Amino acid sequence: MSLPLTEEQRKKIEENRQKALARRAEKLLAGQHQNTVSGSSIAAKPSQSKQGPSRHLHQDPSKSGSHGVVFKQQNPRSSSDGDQRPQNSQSFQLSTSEQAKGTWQTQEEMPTACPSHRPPNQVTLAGISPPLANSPPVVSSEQLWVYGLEQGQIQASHKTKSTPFVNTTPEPLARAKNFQEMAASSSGQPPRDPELEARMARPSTSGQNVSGSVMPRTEERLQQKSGTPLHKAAGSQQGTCIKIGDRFQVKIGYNEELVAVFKSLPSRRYDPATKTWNFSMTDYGALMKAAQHLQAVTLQPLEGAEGHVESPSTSSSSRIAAQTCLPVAPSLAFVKGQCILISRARFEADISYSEDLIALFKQMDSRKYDVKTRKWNFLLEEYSKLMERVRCLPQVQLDPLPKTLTLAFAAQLQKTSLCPVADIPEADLSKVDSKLVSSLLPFQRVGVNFAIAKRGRLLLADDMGLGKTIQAICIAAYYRKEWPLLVVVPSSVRFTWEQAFRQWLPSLSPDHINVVVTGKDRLTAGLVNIVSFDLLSKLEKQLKPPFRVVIIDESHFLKNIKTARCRTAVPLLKVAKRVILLSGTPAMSRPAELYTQILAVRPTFFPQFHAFGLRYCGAKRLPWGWDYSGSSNLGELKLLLEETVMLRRLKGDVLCQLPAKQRKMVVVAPGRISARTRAALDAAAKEMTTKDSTKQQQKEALILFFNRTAEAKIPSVIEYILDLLESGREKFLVFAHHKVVLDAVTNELERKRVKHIRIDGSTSSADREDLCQQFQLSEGPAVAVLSITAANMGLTFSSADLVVFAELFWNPGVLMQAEDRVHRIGQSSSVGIHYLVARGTADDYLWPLIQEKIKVLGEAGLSETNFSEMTEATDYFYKDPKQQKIYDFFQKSFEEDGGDMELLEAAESFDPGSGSQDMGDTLDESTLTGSPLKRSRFEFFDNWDSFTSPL
Ligand SMILES: Nc1ncnc2c1ncn2[C@@H]1O[C@H](COP(=O)(O)OP(=O)(O)OP(=O)(O)O)[C@@H](O)[C@H]1O
Repeated sequence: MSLPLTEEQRKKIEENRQKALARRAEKLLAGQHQNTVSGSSIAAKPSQSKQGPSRHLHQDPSKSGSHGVVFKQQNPRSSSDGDQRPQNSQSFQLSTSEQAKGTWQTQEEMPTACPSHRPPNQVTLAGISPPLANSPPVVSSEQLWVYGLEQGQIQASHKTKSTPFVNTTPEPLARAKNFQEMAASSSGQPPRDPELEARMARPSTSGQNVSGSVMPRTEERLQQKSGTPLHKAAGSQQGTCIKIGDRFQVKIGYNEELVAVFKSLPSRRYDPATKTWNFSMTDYGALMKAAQHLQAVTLQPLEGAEGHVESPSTSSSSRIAAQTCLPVAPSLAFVKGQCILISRARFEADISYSEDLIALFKQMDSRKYDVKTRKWNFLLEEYSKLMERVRCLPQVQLDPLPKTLTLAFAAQLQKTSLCPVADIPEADLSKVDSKLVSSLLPFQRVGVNFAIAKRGRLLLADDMGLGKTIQAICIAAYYRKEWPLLVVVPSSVRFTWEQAFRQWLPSLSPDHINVVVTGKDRLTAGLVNIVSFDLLSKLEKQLKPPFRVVIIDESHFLKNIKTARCRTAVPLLKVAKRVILLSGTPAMSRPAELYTQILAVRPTFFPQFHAFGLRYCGAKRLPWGWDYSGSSNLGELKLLLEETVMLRRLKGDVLCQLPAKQRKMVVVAPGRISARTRAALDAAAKEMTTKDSTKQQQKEALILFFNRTAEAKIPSVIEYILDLLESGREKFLVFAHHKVVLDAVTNELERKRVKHIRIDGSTSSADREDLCQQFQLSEGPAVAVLSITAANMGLTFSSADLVVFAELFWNPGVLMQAEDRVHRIGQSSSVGIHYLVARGTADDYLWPLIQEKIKVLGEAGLSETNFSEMTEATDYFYKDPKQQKIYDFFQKSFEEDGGDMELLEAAESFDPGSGSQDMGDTLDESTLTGSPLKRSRFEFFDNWDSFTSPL
């Protein structure tokens, strides 16, 4: 038994069939000139025969011989010409048996909603003249085509009798439309009327001006193709010619026959931007003449154009029909389009002109016409009514809204006015730590409400620095009964998350927080389990039973379905009960990047990527497969996401709620310190507290401790900077103190080809200003690598809104000055300040020291800055008496006169030297060089806002 054809195979077969038919039709057109009348009862006048054999297009169908007729109403475009519309062809097939029954069928599925309605293209026995009905035509497709013309001509001549205004005959290019008329003709195959033809060739007495002058070659060819002028249907498509420079443009909706005419003109050009054709004036006469012969088209001529051919009786046929109350012939042009959501309340019909459709649109109470887009739009509550009625228009295919949308907006489809704005109820947070709840800023509280209204499955896409962490912790805490909780984060911020849980959830014992550091750790050891993306893939086996509540920080890390991290995370998220995705940049370059995140939050929305790709990624079929790298219907995608899964606020939206500066302590991974450096740090710490050490030895140990700290932090610092860039941070400052740190950062940026500048003690004053300007004016990702002591004053970097301190400095005044390179006049945003703090290093002492000093200054009214809020959880630093001793020693050393200078000099001159071996140890190769960080990672930092606000 043969397997049924797949949808894809069926499509392919249909496509090939259409292509073959198109080739055939083209051949036929080309062959018309060679066609001779064979046994025709039509006698051509000698004068006509002089114009060449192409005039003799008409054949007697009775002379034809083959069975099985396929007649295609085809869109005769070719990709090279660029078409106005997607292909929408209709095929009509007459099988031998059907011929016997005299029934013609369209191959295209016809609407079933209106059984009583018979589309004009569907010809039945009742409409066929008795001789034809009784003896079905036995003709080849070519012959049938000609036959159709003949019949159309016949009908036209009948019409000539019934109305004084019509005295034209059909022409070849109108074959498809005339087919209906052919069937409707009540006569058999009458001989062509030579008298009528002669009349048509002469200037008309009724004012019809058929040029008798010598025609240019193209015009002649077209006229030969076209035969004699044709009367226009009352509902013919209206178009105009517009002069543009030395060319003219034709403005009209899609008409396949007209497009065929366009393509035969040598000077044709297609403008994809305006979707219009334009031509040189040399083709004007030829085009107008050919257009006269198209029944379904009326082209308004160019004003004042010389030599154009006008046929008042044809060009004004619709006006005349209206005046004489003639029944308006339906437009036969096939139009195809789609519905698109344009707001929470309205949808738009994106479709080209159809008279019948416009008439239908005008029946809708909520209709609006947008003069800018030239499209109609309606309230969602009229959607079903409109679609039902559209189904009754056989020449119209208006694709509905995707099912996902109709489900998401089901309430508005019922009654739009019921939900004018999204209604988010206030969540009951009484079971969450009051410290956390009371700290939430108003917009953060809205975020938590939104998440709970969405039953804990959402993509929180707030701008960077708006406090997604505190919101996520609050949402997760609301579902605390369903814990253990899994938190998946970039490895550089694992400990920052640990800190955040300690800070915001005092009810959670620190022992219940498990930070997974190696592949040997247990993923389920805590109530809150924090793991990096990469370790998650390695620990996949431990994911059973699955977690019910999951937070994914920087969820755009999952944008590529092919990556191991994505393959591990998506199935986990699909089965989790609550999924909290966090990202300030969910898609950095294209909507396709959103797919996995949507799939993770709502697996049923677009289970197949192709459907999503077709609608929102401007999917294109290329010879080697589908290309989903584009974008389409972005406004609709934004509406869908905001209605169902995504909440995004920009900094500007909530600026009034934000502090001018938002400081953040980032605990960088201590695991990255190599064993050798660890040993050096420990030895230095011991030396500082050894009773027998001299003061000088202690000081040397302090300097060593400070220098080794710098060295130890390098891999984490670099990892953090790269993560920031990958997360879409565009411009930021990195302050460091040791030359070795500044060098490592700049080297890495160079390696990754990230734009950057560097200002340190060796930079001349003139260069400082230039570099500063360069940074200020640069577009896209850029990093300013600055020395804490050499670039903390006199420079303005207000085009950035983030400062990263790769190293700490004991003098808070210097830090504040450095912060203010960004936070100064010209800065319109809230500024983020990230202090990278490494455990087990000098930072353990420097950080509290800085806090202490600030506190003192604050109490004395000398500083407004208060670090304490963000560092509350850091009091664990020096509980050990040994640590207290070191802290005291630090304090004493830095307060002594000259202590600063000694350290500064030591830092300047610090060269790992023999430590270059140490460096090799310290710097994690995979972080610095081996990381497969592709160049493309930095190539597409498109602004997500341009995606979220496309309209
Ligand atoms: N309600 C709040 N009260 C006190 N501090 C807050 C509050 N909200 C945010 N912060 C602080 O603001 C800083 C930035 O917050 P957070 O790191 O959560 O932002 P984010 O949105 O995750 O940014 P990114 O996308 O850059 O990671 C942190 O130091 C955080 O503690």
